[in-house]
Amino acid sequence: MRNLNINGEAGLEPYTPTAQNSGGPAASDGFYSPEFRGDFGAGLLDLHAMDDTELLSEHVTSEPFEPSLFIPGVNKAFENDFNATTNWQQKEQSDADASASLFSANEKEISSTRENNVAKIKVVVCKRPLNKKEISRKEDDIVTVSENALTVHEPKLKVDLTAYVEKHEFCFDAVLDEHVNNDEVYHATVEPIIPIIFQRTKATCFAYGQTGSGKTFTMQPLPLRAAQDLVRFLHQPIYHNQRFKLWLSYFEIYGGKLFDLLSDRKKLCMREDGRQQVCIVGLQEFEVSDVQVVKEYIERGNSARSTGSTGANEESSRSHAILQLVVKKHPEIKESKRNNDVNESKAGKVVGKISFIDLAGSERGADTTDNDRQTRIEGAEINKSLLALKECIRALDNDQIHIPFRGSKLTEVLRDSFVGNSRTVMISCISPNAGSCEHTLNTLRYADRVKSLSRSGNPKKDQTVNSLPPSNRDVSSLSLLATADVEDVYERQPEVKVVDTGRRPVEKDVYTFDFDKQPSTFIGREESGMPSGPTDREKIEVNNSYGGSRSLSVYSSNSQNSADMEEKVRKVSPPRRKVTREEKPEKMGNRTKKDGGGSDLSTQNSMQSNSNNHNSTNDVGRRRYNPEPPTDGNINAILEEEEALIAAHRKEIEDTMEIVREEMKLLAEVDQPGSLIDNYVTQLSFVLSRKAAGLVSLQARLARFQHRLKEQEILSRKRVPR
Ligand SMILES: Nc1ncnc2c1ncn2[C@@H]1O[C@H](COP(=O)(O)OP(=O)(O)OP(=O)(O)O)[C@@H](O)[C@H]1O
Repeated sequence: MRNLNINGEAGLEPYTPTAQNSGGPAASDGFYSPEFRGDFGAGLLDLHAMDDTELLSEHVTSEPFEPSLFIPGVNKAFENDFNATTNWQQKEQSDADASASLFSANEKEISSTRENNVAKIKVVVCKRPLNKKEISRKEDDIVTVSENALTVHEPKLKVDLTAYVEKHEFCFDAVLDEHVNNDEVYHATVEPIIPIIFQRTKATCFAYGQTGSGKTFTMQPLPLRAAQDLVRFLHQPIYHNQRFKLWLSYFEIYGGKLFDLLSDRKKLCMREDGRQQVCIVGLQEFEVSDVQVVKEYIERGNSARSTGSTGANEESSRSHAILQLVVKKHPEIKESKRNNDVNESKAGKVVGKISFIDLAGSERGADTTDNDRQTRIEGAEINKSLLALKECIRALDNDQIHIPFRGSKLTEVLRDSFVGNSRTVMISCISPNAGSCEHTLNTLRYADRVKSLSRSGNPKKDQTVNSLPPSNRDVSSLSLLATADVEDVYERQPEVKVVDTGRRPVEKDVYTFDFDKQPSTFIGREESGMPSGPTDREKIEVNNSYGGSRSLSVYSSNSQNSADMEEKVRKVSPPRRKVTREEKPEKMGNRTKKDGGGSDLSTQNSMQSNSNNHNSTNDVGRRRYNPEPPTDGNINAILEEEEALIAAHRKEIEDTMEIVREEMKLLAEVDQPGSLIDNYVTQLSFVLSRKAAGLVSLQARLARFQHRLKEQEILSRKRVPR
């Protein structure tokens, strides 16, 4: 790792740091058995030993583990995952027991409710702990997590060089702090989706974030967990009798090209068939009927991945790695006719699938300044695909007929995850150190944007579904498929339209806050035109690195001046439930099993209502979709313009800061005895003209971009009438 403190901000921080929030006393490194290290040591997408990026050991406190409300019984098996004495054989036995109880439940009662309750887009933020290097540099942990909200305490300097902290607050579907274990991540992200894979859902789970923020680490255990649950479902007679099978493939997109990670990095071609279905020619799929086999394939694929070094991660993923688990229904064929896996795979009809994407690092600064040309080119390619992905998610959640998946190879490959009955889970990984503040804010803004587009993020919907009796929540959603052939069921899928209660409120509260003089004072609020969410007064628990847990009160009363610290707090939704699990760090990238204060995130999140209207609309769109829409050619241009606009905005802010500095200097000079007022007037006039010119140019750029977006939207509507 060359430079974690990319922005060099830490050195400028005169504010008072406090003890690092490292989670308690160190635990013994030898806590885990060799078997355990073996199981997960070279796990999914992991990047060798932690060397200087290794994180400090943390204390593990023993708390009772709360089983998921979503799959009762299953968690017993999960608990065993992290038991040092557990081996896979034992676990499979317990899995079998768990599934027995799982399917004896009252399945028919809930049926399609489950599908509708799983949010179409879900955004979960994962904060990693400070690593050794950051701690040795005495960098502050500037991210505090409270329930499903988090605050970034950005250290800043005023133009007169006074230090202050700008606070940025965000709310997401879930925010998982550094103490959260793998199970919690799984419960909060993928678990709710698993049953609806059997109802023709194409799901995508991806991790997004700055290089070194923990994407690989976070994504690593998820496919294995998912496979475990899928296999469990498949063992049920209802699916077994219909010859449902699970298939696994694993490939990467590197430099715009596809490589099979399970077939000696064979180069792959992407083709579209007559129905605009994307197929990856030559991609090897393997039938997997037990988790041990899944684990082996994953490890094999990991070792074939492209990694490189970035400014912030020596072992950085320079490719997007995509692991797909596909459930297929197979026609009856005689054993003797089975030539090989590939043929059998082709014979099966896809029922549903889940794709896990470990995206390459999203960092821009380090890649463009610190690294060689190749790394910079990779960075540009990566950014392009990330932008395209964002555009697709935006279109998907707006029910747009035209999904701009041609914006990049990544989105093209994932085309079928953007149409029809799709679900997306975005895991935003953030680094907690002050030096990563800018990147952390970028990641959170991206995530916030994705989330704010999501109507499924409406808290009202959560409440509605949360009122379901627990018994119903616990039952698996299999009944639709229980008695019918899967194809029949597809035809009969009910279309449920949930009334859209409007976008989530986005407000900006601007108030001053002094950690030592509470309460803080509200000094203004900007409404962004969306319905308001937070109430007049809110209390937010802040566990900060500046002195522990604080209650932060926000008054929507008159403004008052206050101390040096200013905050701008962005509120998107009120906090819901807290998930905090103690974690024992593990060398090879797995969060440890720990029990905590009773989170039911999976249930909570699966409680979010959704509109099936999406599905029908998008299906129609897909049927009528023009394979060569003119706007596809423009998508790159739009993405570039968007980037340019954001860059211009940043530049404008920097210029303004510079100008303000000059103004302050002018004021200081003019205040001196004997100063020349003529000089002052001339210089001020010059400075103000620059200021005005900067603003006008930014406004013009903004107007152009707004126009482009509108144009694009109108075109796509015209092309495919709803
Ligand atoms: N929650 C966590 N707990 C403990 N260690 C973590 C955590 N998250 C990340 N790490 C460690 O931080 C380092 C960087 O993580 P990782 O490689 O997952 O980052 P990344 O976001 O995938 O980076 P890149 O985009 O460059 O591939 C690794 O050594 C990893 O083990």
